[in-house]
Amino acid sequence: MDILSIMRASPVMPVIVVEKIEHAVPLAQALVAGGIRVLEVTLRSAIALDAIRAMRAAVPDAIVGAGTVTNPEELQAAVAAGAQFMVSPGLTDALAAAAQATAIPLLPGVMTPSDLMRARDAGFTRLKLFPAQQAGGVGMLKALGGPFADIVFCPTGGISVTTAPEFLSLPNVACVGGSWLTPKALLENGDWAAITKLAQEAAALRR
Ligand SMILES: O=C(O)C(=O)C[C@H](O)[C@H](O)COP(=O)(O)O
Repeated sequence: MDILSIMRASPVMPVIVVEKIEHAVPLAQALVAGGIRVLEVTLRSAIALDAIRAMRAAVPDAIVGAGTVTNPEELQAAVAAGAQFMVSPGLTDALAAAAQATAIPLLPGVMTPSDLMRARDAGFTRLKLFPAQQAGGVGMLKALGGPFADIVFCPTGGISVTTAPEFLSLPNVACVGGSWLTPKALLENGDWAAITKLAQEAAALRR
């Protein structure tokens, strides 16, 4: 799947931190049951790669990606674990080259016009705006839409179910990212039904 199709699959891309391997499969099942199929599992925990492997094996309806991919070593490890796409908070020359050497798409992060121009020069026109709220939020995306009308964004960082609709109404936004679908307390309590509810609410947001 190309990165734009992945971005358009759901209005919200959940940014997931899995600390315990036994949470991986029930969490993915809960999100998919709520209508959210695209899952970004960040490489911020020790078991993240195992979580990606487990979700890929047990939840075929999910599209499982790796997040917080910041260098070629992490990118290669994520590909080996079966990640179907990758997300980075930023972009370096080394990461761009590593991504171009694989068939797995990368959604790189940018925060400024110069970041964006460098990413576009490297061949990336589908970008994560990170941290979105702190970078200027909806106003920033409207401003970037003038000179950079060819760029499609997934703003991430500081977005909630309440603020997501305003982002999603912008023509240069395909989806938003956020961690609010997978609160740590719900994972700890194994409250998968509550996570399915959050997913349903997110899946119903209009674009
Ligand atoms: O880990 C990464 O690669 C990131 O880019 C960070 C995440 O995108 C944000 O942590 C999500 O932001 P919140 O929804 O405000 O929690």
